[in-house]
Amino acid sequence: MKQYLDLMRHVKEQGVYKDDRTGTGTWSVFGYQMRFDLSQGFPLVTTKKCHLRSIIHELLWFLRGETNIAYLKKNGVSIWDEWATPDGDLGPVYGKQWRSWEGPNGEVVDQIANIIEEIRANPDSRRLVVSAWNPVVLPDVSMKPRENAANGKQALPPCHCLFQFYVQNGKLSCQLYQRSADIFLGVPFNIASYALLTMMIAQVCHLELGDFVHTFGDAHLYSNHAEQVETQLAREPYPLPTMKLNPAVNNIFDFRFEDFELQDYQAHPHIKAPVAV
Ligand SMILES: Nc1nc(=O)c2c([nH]1)NC[C@@H]1CN(c3ccc(C(=O)N[C@@H](CCC(=O)O)C(=O)O)cc3)CN21
Ligand SMILES: O=c1ccn([C@H]2C[C@H](O)[C@@H](COP(=O)(O)O)O2)c(=O)[nH]1
Repeated sequence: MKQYLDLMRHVKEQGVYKDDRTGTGTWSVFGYQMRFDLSQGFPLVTTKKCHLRSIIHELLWFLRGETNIAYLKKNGVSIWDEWATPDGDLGPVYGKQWRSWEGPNGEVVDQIANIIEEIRANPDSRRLVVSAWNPVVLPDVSMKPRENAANGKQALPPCHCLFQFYVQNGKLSCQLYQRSADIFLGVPFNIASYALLTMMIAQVCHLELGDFVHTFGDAHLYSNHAEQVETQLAREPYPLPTMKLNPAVNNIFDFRFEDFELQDYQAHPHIKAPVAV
């Protein structure tokens, strides 16, 4: 995961200090790109132990179209707790926009089902785009995330907001545009999550693995992660692990937690860090 450490080093060295919504303060760079060849191993950060269980459950939760943290809680995942209402609601976040985007005439669009159909039928298409960015449901900036969720708006606007697939020589690639990126806590999750999603879609579309291209808007290091960043940059990465998907699954919505098996994950110890809310 040299690409990830290069990003971290770049923002540490070139980042400009900038205030942010959470009041924490960040070092920030605008615009950056990483590329991972998914046939060369599963891009899970090795310079700290990452909690893949949370990443898999979060992705399955998006794919189920859910926006209440009940499914996550049931599976012991707490990464969205700070933004949910007491009822566990986050408003119409990723799952809603991916699976049941509401159009102006009451029509409902399943962007994930559509994209898979389109990749199968028309792999050369240049329109294989999924967007979670829906201006109609963006939060009101004068309210807290929980208040927005209670009022039918998104608790947070999507960070990983638009992705596109591309097929060449029977290989599936995916590019993500992430408008805002917490490099220490969020980005290891985002890389692994989109790598998994690409693998799952490749399997159900009978394609080989291409690249995951990760493009950033505001890529930042929070000021209260400085020590953790130093620790991580002093570590040598290990070779990447391998991810095995249950080959019997041929419908994207049939994947279960048990269908994922991570092999040969060698990682440095976990590093704890506070999350900016
Ligand atoms: N400031 C901030 N950073 C984020 O990465 C982030 C948000 N806010 N808000 C919405 C979601 C929630 N995500 C999160 C939230 C917390 C962790 C986190 O605390 N990770 C720890 C513990 C992992 C676990 O409990 O499984 C870690 O060490 O990776 C990661 C991603 C990503 N997003
Ligand atoms: O998947 C995610 C979700 C969120 N983040 C980070 C990026 C920012 O640090 C915060 C969101 O705050 P905004 O003020 O809405 O930008 O969460 C992430 O890195 N990955």
